[in-house]
Amino acid sequence: HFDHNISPTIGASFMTKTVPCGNELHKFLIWDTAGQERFHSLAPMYYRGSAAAVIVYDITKQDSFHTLKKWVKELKEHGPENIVMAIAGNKCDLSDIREVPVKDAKEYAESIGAIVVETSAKNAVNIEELFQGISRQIPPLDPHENSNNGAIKLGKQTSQTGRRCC
Ligand SMILES: Nc1nc2c(ncn2[C@@H]2O[C@H](COP(=O)(O)OP(=O)(O)OP(=O)(O)O)[C@@H](O)[C@H]2O)c(=O)[nH]1
Repeated sequence: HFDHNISPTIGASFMTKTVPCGNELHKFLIWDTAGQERFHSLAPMYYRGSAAAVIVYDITKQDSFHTLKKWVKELKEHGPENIVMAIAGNKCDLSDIREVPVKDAKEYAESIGAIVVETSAKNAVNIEELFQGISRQIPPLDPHENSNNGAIKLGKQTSQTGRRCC
């Protein structure tokens, strides 16, 4: 269900999503952090300890692509060392009024080793593909690692077969 009249995120919101990947089901624990500048200082609480980050821009707003680059820089400087980065160019249903060429996003993503995909939250386009792409890149959890060491984590859960993803 897509709601056109949602209010901006205050602080952050939490959700989970289970993504099929090969013979496994990967459960994502997702923090959706607020985009507004006044909440910027809260972001490290959420990306610290995360396995992946999805950084979203609006393909109809060049400014949002510029802001995305600032987030990438921040994650590179202060985020977890091996964080998987994915860039989502949202609102691809509005490509007739796009300001950010696909080529620019692809070249930039390649330069930073990130996954890139254009999505439409409105029409549910490429959302599954985005999470499957991330699933394929997140290394399996170490079974010997103490998994209770942090509540804020974007990780994946493997099935009992223990087979590697995809
Ligand atoms: N056409 C179109 N509109 C969208 C799409 N995704 C979001 N919107 C609209 O864009 C506006 C902003 O969406 P949000 O989801 O609040 O954006 P946000 O970046 O999460 O904002 P914060 O909550 O402040 O972080 C809303 O009016 C949405 O209805 C999309 O894929 N297509």
